Amino acid sequence: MNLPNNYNYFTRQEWATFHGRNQLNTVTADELAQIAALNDRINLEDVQEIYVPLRHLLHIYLRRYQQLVHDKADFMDNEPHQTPFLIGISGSVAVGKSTTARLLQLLLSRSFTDHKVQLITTDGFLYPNAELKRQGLLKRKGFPESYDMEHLLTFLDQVKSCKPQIHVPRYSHQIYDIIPNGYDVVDQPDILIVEGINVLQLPSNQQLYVSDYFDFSIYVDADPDLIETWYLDRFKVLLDTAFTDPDNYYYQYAIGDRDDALKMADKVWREVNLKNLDEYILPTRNRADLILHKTDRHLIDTVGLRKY
Ligand SMILES: Nc1ncnc2c1ncn2[C@@H]1O[C@H](COP(=O)(O)OP(=O)(O)OP(=O)(O)O)[C@@H](O)[C@H]1O
Ligand SMILES: CC(C)(CO)[C@@H](O)C(=O)NCCC(=O)O
Repeated sequence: MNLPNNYNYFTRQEWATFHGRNQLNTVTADELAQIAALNDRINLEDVQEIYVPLRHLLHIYLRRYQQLVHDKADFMDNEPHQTPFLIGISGSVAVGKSTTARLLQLLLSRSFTDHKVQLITTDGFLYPNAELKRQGLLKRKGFPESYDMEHLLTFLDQVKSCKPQIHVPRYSHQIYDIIPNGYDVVDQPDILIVEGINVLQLPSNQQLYVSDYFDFSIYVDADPDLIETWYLDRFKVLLDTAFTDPDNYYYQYAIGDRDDALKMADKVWREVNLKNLDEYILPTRNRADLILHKTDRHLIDTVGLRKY
């Protein structure tokens, strides 16, 4: 493991003791049931030992953030008004970002009942396939140029300005494209979780970075060989659920030779997603406030908390 040195690293056992002394330090049976329904393969020990301390840490950041918003308004002699707290979750394709994001959304909304916690993925800001094709970018899906970064920055700006009813386009893994006329609505949340390979990336102009908008950021990390197996496992699940549905992108592979389909997926992993990880995603890791490092079966073994 070659991790950046501007972090304090904790073993799972050490991290598990950082849950604080208040009412937030356990998960209820009801929460565990909801989490199991979310993804029945999640290791429930991770929830108690990793996510409960993380929730405690997020509470500290949130309190400090809200105090600062208040004090700054006071400084300018303004009335303080609500500004959403943004959490970014980054990492490779198929490392488990969306599962982590949904787990956090569930835990945060259950413990901060007076807070509205919403979640979106930056996949919705990919250009539609037709546009990617027009620009010759179909094989570059996920790379910086395949996203409408201006749109993403405008969206983040609108969220921070508390604009009501913001429409966000939706991406579907099943049709492998942006859903025509489909969208999510972000409506003045107190906390917004934004999950995507590019949340710690790239200026679209010289002045603003996507990462500037985040008040706390998490990088989900793992050995690329492991992520490759998770990518292929997910591909198999997509195949197994596709062959009754001719509209599904994976239908063509589901009804064909399985070994050929798996070879094709492995090639896509190496030539697209692994390349993207090496060139554009991994280099952003040391901007994250927190690194969650996973081993076999998605188990988190090390947590890094940025020192500076
Ligand atoms: N904690 C976990 N325990 C068990 N399986 C998991 C866990 N997290 C993710 N997975 C599995 O790993 C695969 C990838 O996870 P997920 O879809 O969340 O990744 P992602 O990083 O959001 O991917 P993408 O960038 O392609 O959207 C899925 O099959 C998911 O079910
Ligand atoms: C949509 C992204 C970019 C990120 O979630 C990814 O899942 C993807 O589709 N990558 C392109 C190569 C592939 O088909 O896996």
